[in-house]
Amino acid sequence: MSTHPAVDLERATAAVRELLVALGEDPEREGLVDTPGRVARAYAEMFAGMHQEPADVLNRTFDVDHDELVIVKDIELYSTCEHHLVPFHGVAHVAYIPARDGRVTGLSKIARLVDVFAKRPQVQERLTTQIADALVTHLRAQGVLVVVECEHLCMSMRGVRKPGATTVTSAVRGQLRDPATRAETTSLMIGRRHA
Ligand SMILES: Nc1nc2c(ncn2[C@@H]2O[C@H](COP(=O)(O)OP(=O)(O)OP(=O)(O)O)[C@@H](O)[C@H]2O)c(=O)[nH]1
Ligand SMILES: [Zn+2]
Repeated sequence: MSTHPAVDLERATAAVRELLVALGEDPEREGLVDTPGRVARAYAEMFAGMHQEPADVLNRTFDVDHDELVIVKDIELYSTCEHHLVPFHGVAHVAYIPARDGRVTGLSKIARLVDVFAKRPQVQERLTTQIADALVTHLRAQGVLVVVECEHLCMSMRGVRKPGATTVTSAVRGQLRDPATRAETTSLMIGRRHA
């Protein structure tokens, strides 16, 4: 279980119980008795990134004297649409050109950074720009390209009901704005996945 002191679990539990009543359910019936507390804890986990700092994730760097492109692609992500509080999920591809001094971060930290921002009430555009901006601010990356591809369950299971529709967003910073570099990076990034 992953919770945080800033999450008022008691209040969230009462709110979920009240929601069940408003929907016409009986929160006392067997099967639902433990649901409000369970949902509260699940939300605390889904929104854990609200209480995490990107700087803490990126504060450990290694001097590998590499100031050329690094790409971590197909980073699976689950986030929550802030309009409907239902999931959107897919992948993030992150490319960056390290700082001039050649210091890089651990590869897993890129995936952790994605989660810091994904585990918040989000829209996909903001998720994408926050990842890019954090790499510039905290890693002093000379260039960044982030591409996020997701399916939004609020568009699949309700509303317009278009399962399979994919939303693609990108954010580009610094040297990767150069059209040729950006094109090359994009082709490396969203090229074929390994079978
Ligand atoms: N730009 C953007 N829109 C999103 C995202 N996630 C959900 N949405 C959209 O947020 C919009 C909210 O529109 P509203 O008209 O206020 O809400 P609604 O009546 O539930 O809309 P429908 O989903 O069309 O039924 C919808 O068009 C969603 O598709 C996102 O990450 N980015
Ligand atoms: Zn939505």
